[in-house]
Amino acid sequence: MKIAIQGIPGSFHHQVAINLFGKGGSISTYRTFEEVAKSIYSEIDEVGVMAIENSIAGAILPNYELIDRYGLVILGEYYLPISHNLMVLPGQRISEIFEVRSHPMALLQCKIFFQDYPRISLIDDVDTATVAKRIAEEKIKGLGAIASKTAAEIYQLEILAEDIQTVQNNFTRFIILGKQKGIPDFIPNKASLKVTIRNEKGSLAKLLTLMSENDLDLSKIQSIPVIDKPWDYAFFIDTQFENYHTYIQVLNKIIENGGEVKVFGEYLSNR
Ligand SMILES: O=C(O)C(=O)C[C@]1(C(=O)O)C=C[C@@H](O)C=C1
Repeated sequence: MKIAIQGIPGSFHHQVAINLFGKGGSISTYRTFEEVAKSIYSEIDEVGVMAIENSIAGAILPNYELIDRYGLVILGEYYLPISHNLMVLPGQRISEIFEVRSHPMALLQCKIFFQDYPRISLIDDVDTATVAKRIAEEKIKGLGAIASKTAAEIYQLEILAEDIQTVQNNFTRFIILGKQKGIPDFIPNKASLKVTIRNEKGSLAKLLTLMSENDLDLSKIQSIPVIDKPWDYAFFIDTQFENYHTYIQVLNKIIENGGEVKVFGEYLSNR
């Protein structure tokens, strides 16, 4: 199995790929999420692992757009507990650190910790582990990385502060992407959809009522602009349900009411 991820060994995407596919899978590493999407679209890799939302920092909105634009399919999801650690070249003290680099989502998750260190600038970088690797290889002083304990071990950095995420209970939801829908050997209980409704008074309220009356639990709703129709909105919706048949009926109802539905994926909830 060829698996595409953003980031290098020691990154959280790498951890998820190993947890899901074992050490036997062949992991291709990319710098950006766009490259991951492209590799699945062009069938260079069979599946991709992509972070989509975090319990502290929120949704990674551009990734929804990538799934939509490349017409990819969501095959499943995975929730990973995330622990962030501040790491530096061995021997450095926190008073000697003036810059910390990491993935933007990781920085968002640790913002509160750095309020006590206003001297330290926080700078976006490609992924958590790449910064750790760079500090180790180039022996960079004065710079810290925010990354996992595994990254500190791999790149032999010293951890100055453990678990610096704003709350201890921190999860990132990853999705598993493919080019085509497989033939499922399960009945899905969760779906990711893009729903476009008419820009009329009450249309969103009607959509939500239809879902709730049919026991479709809304686990996520995110409005996104419709690029070719300024000020019209579409919604990315994740919904969980017990009855697949009722879920299909709701989709048909939305279409009967003049809405458009694009199904990104139907899968098993991992929670
Ligand atoms: O930089 C990494 O290690 C990643 O795997 C990326 C990423 C993300 O995209 O959200 C993954 C999980 C954490 O929430 C922080 C960063």
